[in-house]
Amino acid sequence: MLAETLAAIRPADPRALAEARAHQDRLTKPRGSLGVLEEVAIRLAGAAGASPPPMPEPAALAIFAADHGVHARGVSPWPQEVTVQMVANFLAGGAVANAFAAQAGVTVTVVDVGVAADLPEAPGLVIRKIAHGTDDLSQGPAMTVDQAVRALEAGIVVARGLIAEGARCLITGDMGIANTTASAALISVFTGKDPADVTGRGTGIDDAMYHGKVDIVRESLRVNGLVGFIDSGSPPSEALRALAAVGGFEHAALAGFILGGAAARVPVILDGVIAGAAALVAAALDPAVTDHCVAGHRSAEPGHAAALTHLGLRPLVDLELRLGEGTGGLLAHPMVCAAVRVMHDVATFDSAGVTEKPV
Ligand SMILES: O=C(O)c1ccc[n+]([C@@H]2O[C@H](COP(=O)([O-])O)[C@@H](O)[C@H]2O)c1
Ligand SMILES: Cc1cc2nc[nH]c2cc1C
Repeated sequence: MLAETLAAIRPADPRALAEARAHQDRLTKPRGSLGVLEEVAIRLAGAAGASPPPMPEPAALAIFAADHGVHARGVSPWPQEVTVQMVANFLAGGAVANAFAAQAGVTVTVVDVGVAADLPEAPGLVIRKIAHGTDDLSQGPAMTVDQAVRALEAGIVVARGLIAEGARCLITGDMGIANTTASAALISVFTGKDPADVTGRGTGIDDAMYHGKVDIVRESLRVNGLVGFIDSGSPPSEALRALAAVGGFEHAALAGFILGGAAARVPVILDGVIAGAAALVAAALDPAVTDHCVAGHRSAEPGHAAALTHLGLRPLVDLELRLGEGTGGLLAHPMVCAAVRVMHDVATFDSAGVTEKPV
């Protein structure tokens, strides 16, 4: 399924890009006056292979939840049980992601890809558990390559299912206590940046815990033979090995979710640092995937900016958020819709009889 998904991904269509650019310039506004929103609309046209691109709604948020063996090393101030407790909160509609999703008119699906506890079946919950949490990435591989591929495929299945139900935009979400440690390790591996430059304070840690966290990220790269950098030019097997070594099940599933959206030409709005790390994995498997992604926001985690720079993506929202769950992606969704709606609704100089500025 992974190979088939990768084979279906196409880069941005140059003709749709050119048409969208020309159309933007015919609309009744000074050229370029919608700034980055013009780029977003053009980007979605390239991704869809059509100008104007289809409206990116309805949108669906998928929150991939999993636990992390590295939690035992004291990298997060929160107990691991908060992962399963927050899954229950999402299903009950009580989390920030639920409030933002309600505001934006977005559906919420929660996917258990590796929570350490067993969850009862519930409406809105998809159970695709690979294992009860990963192994400790600072002692050896967090998961096997086979598990990484199964988690990737779980993400592809969720993307396909949401699209089959009518979603025309996917939004990434995550929940996993300690997952900013795995994110930092992945970002270090895929950008070549030093662990000290891409490790952040996650949910909020003091200086002592922070220094320990940087050391653990560094150790994870050494123990797993990942010092040196994995680029989109490297073979996919290298990217999968790195993902399995230092990733989480939610990172793997998110990479699959992003690939699944791209393969169906449905745009994917990326949330924060966990999504950024997953997008690096997806881009190492197929660089064309980034043409189908919009960076919803820039998180306060330093690794997120590094990931976005490496991917060549510009974040739409920059509000020092560091929550995850998909919250930054949800805030960006109405902006992406507005950018595309301009392409559908706004009159041209010709049709409205407005005088164009002489060139
Ligand atoms: O999205 C982000 O950029 C982000 C930044 C910091 C923390 N988080 C969330 O906080 C949790 C991980 O934080 P930590 O400190 O336990 O590694 C996890 O559930 C993430 O969704 C998310
Ligand atoms: C309460 C809480 C909510 C979260 N949502 C995403 N990560 C989280 C981490 C904590 C600790």
